[in-house]
Amino acid sequence: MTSPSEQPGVRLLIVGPPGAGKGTQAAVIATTFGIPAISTGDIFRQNIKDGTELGKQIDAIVSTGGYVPDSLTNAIVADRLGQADAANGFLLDGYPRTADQVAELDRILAASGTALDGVVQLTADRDEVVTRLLKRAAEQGRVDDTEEVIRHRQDVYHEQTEPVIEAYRERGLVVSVDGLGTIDDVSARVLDALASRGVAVSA
Ligand SMILES: Nc1ncnc2c1ncn2[C@@H]1O[C@H](COP(=O)(O)OP(=O)(O)O)[C@@H](O)[C@H]1O
Ligand SMILES: [Mg+2]
Repeated sequence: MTSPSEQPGVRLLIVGPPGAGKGTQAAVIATTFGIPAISTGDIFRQNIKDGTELGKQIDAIVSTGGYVPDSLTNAIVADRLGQADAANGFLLDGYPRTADQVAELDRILAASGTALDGVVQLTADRDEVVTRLLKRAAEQGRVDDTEEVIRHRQDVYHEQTEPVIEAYRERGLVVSVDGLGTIDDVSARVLDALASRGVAVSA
């Protein structure tokens, strides 16, 4: 695989609105490149489930679809990226979501002499994703998957995270992929788009 940074491995972000299918595609990308998929949402939900100190602090925020404060989120990600399995690449799902988080990720990458290889943007129609998320709610019972909370998450995403994607687009890192279709269709598009940027598993 190719990488613009001096270090081996592939470093990617996956971004897109709530319900675009980031978690599903993150798993495919991570397996393909042999890197860990790191989801801040999953880490937060696990802490809430386990009743940790962090979990207690963030429960009400996550349940209502707001963003966890940058200070807490940045500390969690810095710690996770410092673990051994992330040294040779990673895929971040759900981070960075704010300008402050972008700055923190820049700092972490600079400190390790690494750089991002690409940002996969999954696009999805607002109403389509509401349908998907309500279906997931019925199957998995995520507390933040009620229609009201979903609409709020979409608004927060629009206000805080769309500018983050534009910042990465200006850096020339973003590949946009249509998130509509079957999981396999979307995966094929994602891997093609990455390959077109020179991010591919070497034969
Ligand atoms: N980078 C982040 N900054 C702040 N809050 C976050 C971040 N990542 C996750 N969260 C919190 O966890 C919730 C669920 O995140 P996630 O599972 O990534 O949602 P989705 O993939 O459905 O958009 C968010 O609504 C937010 O409360
Ligand atoms: Mg997710």
